[in-house]
Amino acid sequence: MTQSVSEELLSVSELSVGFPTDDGTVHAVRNLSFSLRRGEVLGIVGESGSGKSVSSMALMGLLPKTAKVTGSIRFSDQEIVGIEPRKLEKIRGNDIAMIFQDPMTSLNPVFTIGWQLSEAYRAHHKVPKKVAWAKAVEVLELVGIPQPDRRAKQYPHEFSGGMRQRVVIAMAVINDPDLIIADEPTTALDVTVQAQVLETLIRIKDETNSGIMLITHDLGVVAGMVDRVQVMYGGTIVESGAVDEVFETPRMPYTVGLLGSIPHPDQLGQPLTPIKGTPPSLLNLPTGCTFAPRCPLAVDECRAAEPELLTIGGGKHSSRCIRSAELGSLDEAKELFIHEEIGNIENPAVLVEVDADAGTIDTDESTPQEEGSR
Ligand SMILES: Nc1ncnc2c1ncn2[C@@H]1O[C@H](COP(=O)(O)OP(=O)(O)OP(=O)(O)O)[C@@H](O)[C@H]1O
Repeated sequence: MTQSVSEELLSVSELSVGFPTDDGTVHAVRNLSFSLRRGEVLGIVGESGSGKSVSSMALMGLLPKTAKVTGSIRFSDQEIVGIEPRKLEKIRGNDIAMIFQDPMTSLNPVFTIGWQLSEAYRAHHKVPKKVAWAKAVEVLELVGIPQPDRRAKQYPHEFSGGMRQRVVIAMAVINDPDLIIADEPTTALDVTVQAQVLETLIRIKDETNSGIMLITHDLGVVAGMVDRVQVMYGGTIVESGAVDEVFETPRMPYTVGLLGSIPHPDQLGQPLTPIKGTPPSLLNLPTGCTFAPRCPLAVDECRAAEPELLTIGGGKHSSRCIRSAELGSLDEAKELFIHEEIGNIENPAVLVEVDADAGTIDTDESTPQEEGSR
């Protein structure tokens, strides 16, 4: 870790991923361009099927062989697209680590936690088993597992859900990766434990100066956790920018819809602003804006050609909407939606309360919730 905080870690340029099928090509990811710096947390949000996971799998080189990948993924000055599998294996788990939603996909039930962590370390470091075991205990302590010496000798089933996800984080960070990709890392956990696990992830990021890509369909998780947010729809980015700016003045009706489905504490009792309809088929994308069929503000021009992702006001906020300037503040934009009497959302993107202090939640290890389920 000799590089500076602001150094660019990852640069994705015009990345597209297609899956040929009997019915045609599934355009899972289309012309994706973004970058991530050290020390930065980038949130990627969007409904199911918007291409969040496929794009992260592309970064890890974990796509099936049938996938047609074009464009460029530069990670620490190395091109990932088309890289030799042997070279990629070295990067994966060492420089880039991934945390999945279900801890049991990353943990083997028949081996102790300490053994699994040690082996993950030994896969990238030629050290004696004793040294690797000591490293395993150290990293368990780092992620906030009490009595790490004793816990290292236990099996995954002896840990609560939250503690298990901390172990998965330990597994991801044991080789001190530069980039951590967390795909729905806390979806299976209840809200309090979610906040504790996310707080652990952010603390480790601060300590190691790594970058985090946090993939989620939950805007409540993104609030207070990420620096920048990127909203995906129909396989591509439809809005991106600093999280506060995107939340306060979203410039894409789809984002307004996502934000509208979060009940805010001082808006209880008021109607939500959900999005009617379903995401587009990635086999047969509409000609124009992919959100136009669901958008209350769509006009003929929206259906003629897909808008480009354009920056707004010369800043880093960008949106793929020709009517972005008309949206006003979030409240004004929601008003526009409410007046259009949008029906119920079919894929509820978010139905949790945004807790602006979520990142600072007390992480006392002895909370009855976690202890009780051990
Ligand atoms: N191997 C594959 N063959 C064909 N289509 C695929 C394959 N893998 C993914 N897809 C399609 O690519 C699209 C994007 O999927 P992806 O998993 O990236 O969405 P997502 O936004 O991560 O959704 P979720 O939140 O449900 O994981 C989906 O339509 C999916 O069906």
